[in-house]
Amino acid sequence: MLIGFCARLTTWLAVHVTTPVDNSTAALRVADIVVKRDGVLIIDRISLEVESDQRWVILGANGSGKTTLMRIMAMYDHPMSGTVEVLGQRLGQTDVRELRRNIGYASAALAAQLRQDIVAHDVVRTARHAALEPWWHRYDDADDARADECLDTMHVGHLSDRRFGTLSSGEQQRVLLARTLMNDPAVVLLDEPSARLDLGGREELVATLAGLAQNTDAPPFVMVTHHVDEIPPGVTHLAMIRDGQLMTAGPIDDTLTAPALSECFGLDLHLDRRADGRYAAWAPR
Ligand SMILES: Nc1ncnc2c1ncn2[C@@H]1O[C@H](COP(=O)(O)OP(=O)(O)OP(=O)(O)O)[C@@H](O)[C@H]1O
Repeated sequence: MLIGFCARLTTWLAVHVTTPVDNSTAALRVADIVVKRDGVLIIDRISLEVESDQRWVILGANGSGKTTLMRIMAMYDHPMSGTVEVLGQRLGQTDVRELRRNIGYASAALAAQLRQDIVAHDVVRTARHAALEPWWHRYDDADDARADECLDTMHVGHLSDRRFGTLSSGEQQRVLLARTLMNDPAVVLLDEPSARLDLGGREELVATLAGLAQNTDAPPFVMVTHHVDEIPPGVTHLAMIRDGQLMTAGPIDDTLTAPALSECFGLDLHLDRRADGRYAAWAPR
């Protein structure tokens, strides 16, 4: 069943998630961004560039600034200084609502912004306009059909009419992932996509993202996680963040090492890469 699901989703992604990206333009570029909240420095001069053929994972301990960085890349927040470009268009110089339509973004922070009694169908459908409520835009039958298709793809089509706040954590996560697919995104940003999923759900997700990572027609993605065993095979690049600063960034084969991981999480860690491309990390006794 897992293999069938993943094969269907990979096929779906190949057909629908193929927004052409200008290969000469980085899909995402942040340069020297600084973020302070209530006088506290959260992001300290981070620069990162994601090319259209790259698939990134961002690792970092709790509170290191990953979600803040993702919200800025998704254009839901502005940095105090520095520049943010998505698909060659700079934040502050172009209509952010139009730009956001090209970005598939899923996060707990976004989920927290959703009204508890919005139905699952509308959570997905409103991604058409990068909105959180259905009231401000018109939707046609094709939008409804696409939203249903995305929900079916994530195996939650039967929950289409359920209020978001009544769904289990895992069901909510699947609805949010369906939302990222709604708009044929040119870039996908996933902030801890496996959070709250059970083991089966997490493994399905890893397989799904591995399919996306290995599909050369698919858009680039950036995924935040705390756990190396959730890194999908096919991910090409890795960034580690510590205390709001970029510790390391580059090809995953060069950057994901036991010493770097130990420094990132502040304890001595062993790292193993399995033959199937999955990783495991643990602290020796
Ligand atoms: N309004 C605020 N005032 C002060 N500090 C804040 C504010 N908002 C966020 N922070 C702090 O910024 C830091 C980075 O938060 P962020 O959510 O980006 O971290 P994270 O790496 O995603 O963490 P986690 O892995 O726990 O989700 C945290 O220490 C958080 O407490």
